Amino acid sequence: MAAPNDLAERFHDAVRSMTSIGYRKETVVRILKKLLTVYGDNWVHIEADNYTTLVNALCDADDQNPKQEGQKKRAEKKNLDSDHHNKKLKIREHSQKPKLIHGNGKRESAEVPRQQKAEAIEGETIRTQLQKQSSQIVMKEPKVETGLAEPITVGESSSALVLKSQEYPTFETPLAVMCPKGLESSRHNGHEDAHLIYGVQLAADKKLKGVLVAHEGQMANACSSQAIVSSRDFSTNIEVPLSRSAQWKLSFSFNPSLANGPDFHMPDVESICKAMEARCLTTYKILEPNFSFMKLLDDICQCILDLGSGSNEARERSIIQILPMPSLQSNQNSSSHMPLNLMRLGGSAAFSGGRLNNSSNMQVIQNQLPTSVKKQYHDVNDITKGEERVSIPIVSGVEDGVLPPPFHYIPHNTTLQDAYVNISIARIGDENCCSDCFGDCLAEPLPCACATETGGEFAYTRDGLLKEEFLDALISMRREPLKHPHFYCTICPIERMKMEVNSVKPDACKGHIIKKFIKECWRKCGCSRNCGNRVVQRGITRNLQVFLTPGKKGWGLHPAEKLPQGAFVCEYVGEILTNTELYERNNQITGKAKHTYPVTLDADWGTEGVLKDEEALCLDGTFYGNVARFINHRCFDGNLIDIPVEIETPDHHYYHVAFFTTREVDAFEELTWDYGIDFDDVNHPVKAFKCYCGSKFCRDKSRISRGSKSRALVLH
Ligand SMILES: C[S@@+](CC[C@H](N)C(=O)[O-])C[C@H]1O[C@@H](n2cnc3c(N)ncnc32)[C@H](O)[C@@H]1O
Repeated sequence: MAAPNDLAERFHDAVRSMTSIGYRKETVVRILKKLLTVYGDNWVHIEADNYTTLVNALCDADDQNPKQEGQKKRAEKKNLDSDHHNKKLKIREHSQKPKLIHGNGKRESAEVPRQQKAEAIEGETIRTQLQKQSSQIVMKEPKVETGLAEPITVGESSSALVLKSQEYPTFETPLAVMCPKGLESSRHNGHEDAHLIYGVQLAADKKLKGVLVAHEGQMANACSSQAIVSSRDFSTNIEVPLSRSAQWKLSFSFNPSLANGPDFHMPDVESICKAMEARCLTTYKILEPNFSFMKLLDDICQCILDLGSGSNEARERSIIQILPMPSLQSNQNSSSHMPLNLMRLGGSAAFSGGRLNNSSNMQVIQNQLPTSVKKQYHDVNDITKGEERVSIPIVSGVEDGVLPPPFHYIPHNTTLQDAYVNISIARIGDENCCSDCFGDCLAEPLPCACATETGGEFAYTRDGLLKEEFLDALISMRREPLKHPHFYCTICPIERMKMEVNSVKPDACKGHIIKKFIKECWRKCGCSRNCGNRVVQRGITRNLQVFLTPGKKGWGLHPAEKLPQGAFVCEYVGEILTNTELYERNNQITGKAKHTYPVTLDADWGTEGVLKDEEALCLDGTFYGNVARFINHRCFDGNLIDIPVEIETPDHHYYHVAFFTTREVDAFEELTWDYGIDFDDVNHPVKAFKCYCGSKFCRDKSRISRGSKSRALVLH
């Protein structure tokens, strides 16, 4: 828990951030207090992704309850939706520009209709209007290839960058193209002061589209002084001007005369970004999934501008907004279809009724943005977004404008980068499958080879529940661990990490309980998909709901139906990380705290001797995960138990972690499991939270009243 001073500072910072983008202080304070209550003073949720949760709550609460903001607010309501939208986008623009999807190294870009993509590539005419002041980064093309429109150098600075689109906003790095000089005046449409610059997003699949469009489509007028200057021809410079008048530039240049080979061509910016992102991932171990090099550059520029100008005004002017502007096209008599975002750079242009007008502060583009267009991270009717066989709704909090923090819903584990997960049919020996079986293995008179792992008996009943004896044995292991055998690593990966993270001498291995595995039939087996020894791999079948806990634990999960004892509820799904990756992520991304609590896959570390880093794995559902990331911790007597399940790999470095009910669970009773936290381990790299589990066996001494403290130890 942060110190009081730290809390006050964080509160102040949050309020300042929100008021700087136009929210009223009293509204921010009200909503912030509410969120703090909901999240049990856990600032990590609130600060994540540049206060995305707070912005969402502000927007949503405001949308749903405009009365609270009084008469004036109601009068302004017409513009509020786009205003809120802009604010959200400002925040998201900084946190969600081109993302790197781990595992395949591809950028994740927002969906663009194929037609529009094609048109961009073909170079449909893009119309732009120019404006004088700019504080944004845009892309410009200093040279023009033969047969294409003449390039211009930037004369006046521009304050607006608008990407025209029929699509609603996506959240990509803004690029704009520089306007060919000759076309500039003819495109002004009589509004000399209003400068809109169209550009396209940095897309993953093609070349630098903005630049291509500008050339091939006889790019109309667009220019800015704040430009990343890049060339697709033989230029050897990339410049990032850092001031509106372009007197400061971050310049990357290549001197061919000093190079060994004559064949140097300045690569396009997208390639540079991709290469840098890969390098950041591998060399600098930046593991934040949304990391983007363009954002880094953008942040550098922003930082220099802020530090240099020292003024809030400058900061606000340079905030990027992304807005759709569907009507612009017709008003400009253009046949062009900008494929992507309509983007406006803060400053001075407002577009109203197809005409550009000057203004000087927060931009509101009137009549452009339908009130329903509001980027939502979660589908409240189904947080899985159709990834599971059942829909899992968010059933509370929504009415107060509160949603869980954003994450990517994935139904199956996915490796981040270094984890060694070798899934291959060839590795499954005959002793590890039942290739001679047919239909339902549980219907056969004798258990098949897949039951060997569980002592020659299947773990499941014909009803698909865990057998009672098996469940009891596992529950006893968790609740009375000292009564069960442990193994002790020679060099424990967790202790090794503590040493690296905290620079402390590693302790001896604290021991890992030897866990029982369930082994399910799989693809090399002869049985059918409906075989009774395939439960976890079939996924979630129970009706579940995400809800806001009434206490200080944030979001939780409960069933919408009564669950019998031994029922499979869900798997813990997340990114498969090595322990090193996890601890580096903890350090780099979220400081000392974490959104979710990772699960160490240590069930078989004992048989492995000294594990290599890529074999000591864990699951982290913080950024990519399933509903299990909402299940809260309860010391000892949770109604769920986590059980290792072998499915695709006979070795136990990697396995599935499945949750089964330890007893009958009532409909709408919160689901909980024991994370296995050692609340006394102050050196553990994953900082423990203050436990509000409510169990009479709670292990968190900071929470336990002196009287009940000893009760927690009874189970030992
Ligand atoms: C896996 S997440 C569970 C979902 C989480 N409540 C949420 O709102 O997203 C784990 C986090 O929930 C909170 N949490 C879980 N169990 C808790 C408990 N018993 N007491 C207090 N906070 C808890 C902690 O912030 C922890 O880091």
